[in-house]
Amino acid sequence: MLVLTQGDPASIAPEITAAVWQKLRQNGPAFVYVGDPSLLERRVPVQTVRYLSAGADIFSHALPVIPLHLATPPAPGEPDRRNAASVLESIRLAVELTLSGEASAMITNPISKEVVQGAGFHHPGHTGYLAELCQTPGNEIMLLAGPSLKVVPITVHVALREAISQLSSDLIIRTARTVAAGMQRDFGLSNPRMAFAGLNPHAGEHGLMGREEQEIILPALHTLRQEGYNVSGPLPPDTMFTPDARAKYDVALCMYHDQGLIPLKTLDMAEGVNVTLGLPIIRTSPDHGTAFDIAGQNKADPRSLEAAIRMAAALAENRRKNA
Ligand SMILES: NC(=O)C1=CN([C@@H]2O[C@H](COP(=O)(O)OP(=O)(O)OC[C@H]3O[C@@H](n4cnc5c(N)ncnc54)[C@H](O)[C@@H]3O)[C@@H](O)[C@H]2O)C=CC1
Ligand SMILES: NCC(=O)COP(=O)(O)O
Repeated sequence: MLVLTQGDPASIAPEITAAVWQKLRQNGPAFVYVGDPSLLERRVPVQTVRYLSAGADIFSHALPVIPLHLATPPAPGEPDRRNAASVLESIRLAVELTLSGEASAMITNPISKEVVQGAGFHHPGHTGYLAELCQTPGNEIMLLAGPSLKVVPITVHVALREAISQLSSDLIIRTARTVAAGMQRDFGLSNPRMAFAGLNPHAGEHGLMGREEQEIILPALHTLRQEGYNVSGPLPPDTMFTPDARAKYDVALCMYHDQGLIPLKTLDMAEGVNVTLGLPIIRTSPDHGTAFDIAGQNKADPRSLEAAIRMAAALAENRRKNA
């Protein structure tokens, strides 16, 4: 059984959850939602459960819910910090259920970083929080996977200036090792082809336009090659996402968030999935955020959440086979 978190109650999370249940209820994969039932019950039939295992028999006719309670009724599109505690409790409980093995994987609905940070949360997103809850901080890696492309941002939710100062050969090497292990264990790629972006225009053009390629990226790739990894780069970032270039690698490791997420969302927004590697559990998520601007208007596209649920089930099955 899979477990799905509530996400921000004022976001598109309730409507995409209801839409995806309608799509999956006959043939699965089945999931149990951890959140306030009132967010869903005017859209779809809902049945509260105490245990995940009860969800299987219910899923075809009602959306099974482990109930949590909001502090205040949400208005779509108007995030409210008073509900941050229930957003975080849903994530905490889903991690607990997945770590214990009751759930084979967890999927997270989108949250507003600003709302939860305003309520005292000190992580820039789910990824670091999940690592803290799993007691494996420092090993977590964000992978975005779509039908056309897989990308990993090596630096993530920091200002661009800070991203450049965070880059180091050690960070690149550690990230690549975790990516390769995740590709092997969860995606069934025995020796994944990892392509590294340069940081600067033209990948620095031999130092003419920046020295990070020569001083940081190339030494890291040298070490990774010696360890037997299949690596290429640093590649000029402006051409490494063309169809021909993409055919030559399995995953692109990018130096900062938007270098990887712009091509991923341009090519695959509707079906992109965010996967956290380096955790003892499987976690996926849609690639988009809270979309407060369209919340409650039935305009939200549920396909990325559907893809996240399908991918969680597939990764759990791969992990079971590889165990
Ligand atoms: N996994 C997560 O919890 C994520 C959370 N966020 C958070 O979401 C909040 C808003 O971030 P933004 O950068 O504005 O990104 P966003 O993805 O929420 O919205 C960007 C644009 O895409 C549209 N959009 C997003 N999802 C859509 C869908 N399913 N169907 C149709 N249109 C859709 C929105 O309407 C908006 O115009 C921030 O607090 C951010 O931190 C962002 C990404 C992932
Ligand atoms: N840009 C990706 C994103 O914001 C997702 O972050 P997280 O909540 O998965 O850490």
